[in-house]
This record gives sequence, C-alpha cells and structure tokens, in this order.
Amino acid sequence: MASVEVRSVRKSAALRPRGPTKVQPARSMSLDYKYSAARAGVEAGPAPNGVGRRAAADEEEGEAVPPEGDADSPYSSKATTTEEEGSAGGGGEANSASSAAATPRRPSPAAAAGPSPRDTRWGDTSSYGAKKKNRVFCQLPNGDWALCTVITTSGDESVLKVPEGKVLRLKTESLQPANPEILDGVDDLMQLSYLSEPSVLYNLQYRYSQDMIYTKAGPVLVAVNPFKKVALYGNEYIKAYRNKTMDSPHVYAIADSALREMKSDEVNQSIIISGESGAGKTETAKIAMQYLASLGGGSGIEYEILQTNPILEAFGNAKTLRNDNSSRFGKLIEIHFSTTGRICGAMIQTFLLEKSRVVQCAVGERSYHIFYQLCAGAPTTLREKLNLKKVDEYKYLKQSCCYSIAGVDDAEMFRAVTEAMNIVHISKEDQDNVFAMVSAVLWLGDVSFTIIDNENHVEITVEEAAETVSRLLGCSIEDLNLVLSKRHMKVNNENIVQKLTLTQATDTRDALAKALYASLFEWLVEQINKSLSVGKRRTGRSISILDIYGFESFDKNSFEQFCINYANERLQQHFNRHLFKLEQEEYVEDGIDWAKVEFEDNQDCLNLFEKKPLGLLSLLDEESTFPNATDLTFANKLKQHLDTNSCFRGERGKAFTVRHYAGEVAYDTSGFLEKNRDLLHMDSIQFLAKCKLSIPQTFASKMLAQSDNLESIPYRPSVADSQKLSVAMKFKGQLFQLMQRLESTTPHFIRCIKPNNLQLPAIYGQELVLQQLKCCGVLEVVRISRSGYPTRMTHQKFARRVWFSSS
Ligand SMILES: Nc1ncnc2c1ncn2[C@@H]1O[C@H](COP(=O)(O)OP(=O)(O)OP(=O)(O)O)[C@@H](O)[C@H]1O
Repeated sequence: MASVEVRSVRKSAALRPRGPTKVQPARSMSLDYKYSAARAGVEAGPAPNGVGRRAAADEEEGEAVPPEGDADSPYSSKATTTEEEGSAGGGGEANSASSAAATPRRPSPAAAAGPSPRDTRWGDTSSYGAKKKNRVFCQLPNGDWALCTVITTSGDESVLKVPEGKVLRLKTESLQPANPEILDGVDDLMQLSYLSEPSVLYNLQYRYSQDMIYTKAGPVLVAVNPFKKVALYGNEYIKAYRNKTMDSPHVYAIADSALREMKSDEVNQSIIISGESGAGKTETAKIAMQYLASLGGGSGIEYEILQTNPILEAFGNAKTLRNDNSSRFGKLIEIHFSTTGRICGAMIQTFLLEKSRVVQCAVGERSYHIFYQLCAGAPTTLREKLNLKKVDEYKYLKQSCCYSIAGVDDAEMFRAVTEAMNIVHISKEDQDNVFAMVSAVLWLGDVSFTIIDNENHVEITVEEAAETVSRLLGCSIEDLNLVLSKRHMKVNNENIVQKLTLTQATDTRDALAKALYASLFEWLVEQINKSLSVGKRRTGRSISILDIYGFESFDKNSFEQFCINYANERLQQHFNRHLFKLEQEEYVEDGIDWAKVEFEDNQDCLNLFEKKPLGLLSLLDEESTFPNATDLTFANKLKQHLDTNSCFRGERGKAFTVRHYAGEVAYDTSGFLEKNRDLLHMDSIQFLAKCKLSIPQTFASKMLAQSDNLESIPYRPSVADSQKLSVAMKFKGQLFQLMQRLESTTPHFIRCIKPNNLQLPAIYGQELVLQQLKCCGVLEVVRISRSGYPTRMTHQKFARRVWFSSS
C-alpha cells in the first residue's frame, strides 16, 4: 500500500512534548508533580533513544489472520479499509492545524539496527546490575512490587530500603530497575524508559493516588476506576480540551480526536470501551457522550441522547456482586452528525439482555433497577392502578434477599427515569403501558398453581396475582389459566391439548415473564430510536460508542457468561487486529525492516467457539435441535469432539473449561440447551396477541414476524412450533454485524481497569490491575507504539488533512 509516513497528527501521545498545559486539572496535577514532558526525552534514564526491535531470526512466523473470504470471519465479506469517499463538508469548527504541525520525538523503525537495550530489559532482570542508591523494584512476600533504594550490594545480594523504612536483603537478580524519579507519573507509558510490569503498575498507581485516573498506553487510553467523584469533568474541562489548553489523557481527549478525525478524514469513528464488569465502561461511555453532546450540540437532540442513559440503565442494569450498576446488555450508540458538524440524531443497538435475571437472581444481587424504582417511586394513583406492593413481597424479587443499593434512592431514580422518558418523547400513555408491563411481570411471578389430579397437573390459583396479571395485560382469567396450564400440540397431524404438570406450568409462566420483559426492553429501544432518528441534514458521518459487558468469571458460570465471554473474545480480536496485526502487517508490506512484536493472539479461542461444524456454538446448536438431548449429552458431545483443543478442557459431569484470553473459565452446562432454544410456546404468543392492551399485542406481532422470517432459515429445531433462531446463533450474527460496522470506522480504544473488587476508592490491588493489563495486552501495545511510527496514512488521507487544516 502506498503510504507516507507522517510523524504526528493522530496519536495524542506523539504530540505530548508540547510545553506546560495552560489549564491544570484541579486535582490531576499536584504542585509537586515533577514530571516535565519536555525533559523526559533527555533525562529519561539510561536507555538511548533506540528503537524497539528484536533480531528477526528470534521471531516466529506470522499467526492466523482470518482469511479473506472465510464465512466464519466477520472480516470476510467486506473491504477493511477505513478510507471513504465523501463530500467535502466537514464542518467549520475543527482546528487540527496545530496537531498536524506537531512533530513527535520518535525514532524511525527503519533506523533500527539491532536489539534495543529497552527490549532486552522487557521483563528481564538477569542483566540488571543494581548499584548503591539506585531505585529498584523488589517483590514483597505478598507478590506486590515495592519501590525501594539500594543501600549496598555485595556478591549477588543487595540490601534495600523498602517503604516504611524497613530493610531487606534480596538476591540482586530478583530486582527490577525503576525509572528515574523524573519519570514518576508520566502521562503516557510510552515515556517510561524501563517498561516492565512493576514500572507500569507503579506509574498507574502513582497517578491514581493523585486522582489522575487516565493514562495513555500509546494509542490506548487506560482509565482506572476511581470509585469516587473526581474533579475532572464538566464545562471547564470540556472547554479546555476543545481549545487544546489541556492535553493530559482524558476521555474528553479521545472524544475530541474522534470528532476531529471524523471531520478532517471524513471517516466514521468508533470509541471502543472495554474492561471487566465494574471497571467503569458505562461511566466512560457517558463521559464521552457528554463531550460530543457539548461540542456537537445546539439543536437540542444532544440532550435527548444523554437522557437515553437513565432509561436504558433503569431497564437494562442491575446490582450484581461486582457492580451496583452493572449493564446486563451490550450497547452501541451511533451518534450522527450534520454537514455543519452538529449532532443530528442517534441510533442505539443493544445486544443480548440477560433475561434470566427477571425470574432468577443470585443472593445479594438485584433484578433490573426499574422494578425497585417503580415500587419505590410510583405516585399514589399509579401505585393503585398497578396494584403495586412492596419489593420484598414479590417472589421474583424476594429470592435474592437484596432490595436496596447503598447510596441510591430508588424513588428519586424513578422520577429521573420518567423525566427522561418525557424528554425522549415517550408519551404519558406509553409510559403507563410500560409500567403496567413491569408490574405484570412482577405479579406473574406470584401466580401460583393448584394441583388438580394425582398426575401433578395444575390450574392457576385464582387469587390476587392472577387477577392483577389478567387486568394489567387485558386478558381473561380463563385465557391466563389456559396458557399457563395447558399446551396445544400437533401429534401425527392431530391437534391435542396436553395438561401441564406443576414444573411445566412454572416454566411456562417464567418463560412468559422473561419474554414480556425482553420484548418491553426491545420496544423501549425502538421508541428511543424513533425519537432520535436522524434528520434530513445527515452527512452519513457518525461516531459510535461501544459499551459492551465485560469479561465474567464467577464460581458458577452459565450460558450468559458463555455468551458474554464469547463477545469479549470477538472484541479482543478487533483490538488485536488493529493494534498488533494490521499495524505490523503494514510495516512488513511497506518493506520496512521490522521485527515482529509478540502478543497474545486469541484466534485459537475464537476458533474454538466459531468453527463449523465442530465449534462450541455449532455443537450447542446441533444439540439444541435434538428433543431428547440434555445438558449432560451436550457436555459429553463437547468432550468427545473438542478434548484435543488446547483452549478446551472437559471437566467431570456437565462442566467444561475454556482458556479465554483473560483467563480460564469453567462453565456448567446446566440450562444451556433451554436457554439457547429460548422457546416461547406459540400458545404464549397467541395469548399475548389476544390481550386487549396494544403493547402485548405489539410484542406478539413482533415475535410472529420473527418466526415468519425464519421460515427460510435451514436451522429449525424439530420442536413443533418453535419460532426462533437459537440465542447463540442470533448473538453470533449480531456480533459479526457489529464487527463489520466497526471495521469501517477508525477505532479509538479505552481500557477500563478495576483497581479493587470492593468498589471502594483509594484501593489499588496490584495483582488485580496487572491481570487486567496483561489480559488486554497493554504492555505490548506500548511496545509496538514506541517501536513504530507514531502515525501512518495514505497520500490521499494526508492530502485531505493538509487541505482541511489549511482551509
Ligand atoms: N470516572 C468515574 N468517576 C467516578 N466513578 C466512577 C467512574 N467510572 C466508574 N465509576 C464507578 O464505578 C461504578 C461501575 O462503573 P460502570 O458501571 O461504568 O462499570 P462497567 O464496566 O460498565 O460494568 P458492567 O460491565 O458491570 O456494566 C460506577 O457505578 C461508579 O460508581
């Protein structure tokens, strides 16, 4: 590919040595903050400004990039270029001239002549000779690294002064060199002369302790969750980033780059936020939206876009053991801009809501916030209309023994949600219908059954719960009884009615509750999208923000974690592809003498999930089509076919383990088949269609339409009237589409890090942080970034930028 090497422009890290910032974040820069970026290059320790490069002979051959044309790859059917032709609209307010002119102090990869001292130091302690007064890192018995000073060295031992004045004698070879004090707390890890695990951990901790939660790792922004309010946001800061009077790492800086690049390059942008549950993804997404809304605002629609957050959080977030406000769905919000650079609309896509939470949740967790908010905050008339009880009186909510969240006022949140619904133009009548459905779901959980014969067949017990459900849905008690206690089936072309046992009836009731809630969530997103739909003045330019559930590993991991972790593997592949594979491939293609930087590729794990016909997803789907299959037969099938796969391990009974990029996860297949089939019996759909209220009717028509659309799909479970594509296959399809969409954008990555599992401020667990940094390859990204060119672009893009900057 023809390209010019332009040193500057894109990576703000590359722009960094640019003098003192004009506006200091009140708490992000302490008075005694010693680092001066301009001096860093000169006084950055003993390493020469060499180039990271290893002898090519030491490197392995290239790894598996999904081949173009492979149907199993989301990258197969499209060009992966981010170049797009478009009108030269661009908008008038961007000012990228200064950035285009800046020159980073970075070496050329071609200048590399041999292994750099930096690279041999990468995690390598053996060659390090500690000297008196040197600052070094030593590992304490608990595994943490501590910064200490060498008092004396003799033979192969050193005597060290560790924090709190203690003295330790350790083998010199176990020590890791520390960076000079002047580099303490640098705002880009690329500036560290010793790039090692302890030095990165120390640097992040140093900054974290001063509320500087953002640090660049080359092109990636690392955000360490402060678990408290930090004075880094608001209008003053937005102004400072817009005017470039502040350039310390920040979500605002990332959003600003996205906005500028969208205008100057005429390419859609994406901000991809990842991290574990509770790491801060949703908050980060909101901060990015806040910046875009502020810069691209004016028409009022930006306010509507921001107000989608309380609605989606109320209906799609819940308290889990890891996060009091955990998103139980994935979200992509695409913000569209007009020719003048103003926001003109938005589109939200959601992924796989965890609907099992509606009927079942673990002790100490809660179901979706809206249930508690409605019960706490509904005004008297609504409360009476919906026959609301206290939260601890509903069976669905009672099982987890957790009703409130410390510091959260559910009643107040309810008012915020209804206000937000008003702002996104959900009519009062629709709001009432929405809350009627929420209440109906709660009351459904209280519908009980009476056994009517000695075969355990049941009928619903006609009492308050059944009566309230039938009133809220607009159906008769008879219809409710029929749908929950009997099933129509076709056997040998004959219609028969089967009576349901207590277990079957309870499952049918729960399936209806889950389907109602999931349909309601989908419907709400549709209404929001209608309200935010893009106006006539669209340019086709957009910035997408992806906030998708983080990697999960619990004591017991089920189908939900299986899907969530699969999504994270896909995202990790996107990250790897852009920051490791494509970047390095281009160097090689351009004939630059480049030694490959190793990184943890997760292609094998993705193959384990996606390969046909013997991948986890295909095998799950196949097993889901067999009426007599069980979770155990599924687990056995996996063991039979996948036991030789290095990413898979069969366990005893119904369990199996997957070696994910972020660690091993043991899955229990209990419930996998049922959750994957996710069958709502046709009787239930017809029941909803017959209800008098329009909203359940709408849900039913949507379900019926989906089942019609699927007539042509070869995969059809053999169950008589099953109506859907399996959950895993649908999710895989959504993820492929998502990846294709993201591939046509310029990505900006934000990695959120959770510093402790207690959700408390000022606690920085080194091991926890390190594990997150390792699993997302932050160190490798820094290494590639400082070894390579700061930015690369085609002649065409360069010309467009120069034109844009000078016009
Ligand atoms: N920038 C921030 N400032 C202050 N608090 C924050 C910030 N980021 C995160 N938090 C705190 O951490 C909590 C968890 O963050 P968030 O819900 O964004 O995590 P998440 O990564 O989206 O988790 P999940 O994957 O479970 O949805 C927030 O509720 C908030 O209390």
